[in-house]
Amino acid sequence: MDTRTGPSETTQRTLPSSGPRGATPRSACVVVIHGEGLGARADIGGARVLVGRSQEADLCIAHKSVSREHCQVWRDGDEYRVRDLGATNPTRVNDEPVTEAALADGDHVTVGESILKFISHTSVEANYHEEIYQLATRDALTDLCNRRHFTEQVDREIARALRHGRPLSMCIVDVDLFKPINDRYGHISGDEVLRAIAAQVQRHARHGDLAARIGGEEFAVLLPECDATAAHAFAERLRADVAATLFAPGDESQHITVSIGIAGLAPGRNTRSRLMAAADAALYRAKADGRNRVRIAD
Ligand SMILES: Nc1nc2c(ncn2[C@@H]2O[C@H](COP(=O)(O)OP(=O)(O)OP(=O)(O)O)[C@@H](O)[C@H]2O)c(=O)[nH]1
Repeated sequence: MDTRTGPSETTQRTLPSSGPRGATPRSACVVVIHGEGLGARADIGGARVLVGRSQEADLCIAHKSVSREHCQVWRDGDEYRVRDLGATNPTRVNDEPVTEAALADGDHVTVGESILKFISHTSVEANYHEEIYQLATRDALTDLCNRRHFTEQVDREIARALRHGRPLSMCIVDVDLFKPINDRYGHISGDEVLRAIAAQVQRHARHGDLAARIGGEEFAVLLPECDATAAHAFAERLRADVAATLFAPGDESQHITVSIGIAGLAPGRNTRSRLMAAADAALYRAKADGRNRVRIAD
């Protein structure tokens, strides 16, 4: 049973899994081209994009020169506009302080000590920034999110979940007895197995979930709006799917399994490090109990 419900929010929600990959270069966007947050981007779709230091901003720039809610950018008919939200360091467009202004392709929007560039949908430069963003946030082997991007998103989602009193769970997925596969068939075959399992992880993740490769043969999935019971159902489906798959490293058919540890956000477990540590401890129990198992943190 899916126990998740959608949050009701007025600003654009940049869902983790629909971040860089889901965004097409054709949509207008703002990209940080200088200072804190370099490379981060937010697409300007139907909803207003909030830029600020708040973890809940659509484009979060974690620097003291940036106000929690610094400015917002939105589409208004055929044009795009920016409005300062009473920031301590007023928003500037091409170095001029503004209360509200229309944006033209290539305009620079100064937010604290960071500079954003506005790129309209017609700009070929959007493709370049998209490429750079992909390189910075994806794992090259599996195309899942990389560890750095994952941890940033976890911080944001924890802040959001705590603020709105919503559930949030994390699963850590570790391939069982992977070393013998590498040793027997070589690293290239091992990589193919990792790619195949990563694809399964991604397939089972839903819109709004965030799947990442966080270590050699270790994956993580963050499940917003999902308590540990619902996360268990997800993890069990993934575990069973992997266990039922016939892999063929070195052209030898065989079954490979994964162990999964789960932790949900809880009063004493409300930071990234505590959540990850709890999911890790549950994973350790899954391994100790014989592997090919799902365990939930106490
Ligand atoms: N092919 C490949 N192997 C990797 C990569 N990163 C790590 N590994 C290998 O993954 C293996 C992990 O082995 P261990 O941590 O000992 O664990 P395990 O054999 O999976 O056993 P359990 O986790 O206890 O079930 C090591 O052999 C690493 O060399 C990678 O990117 N590609």
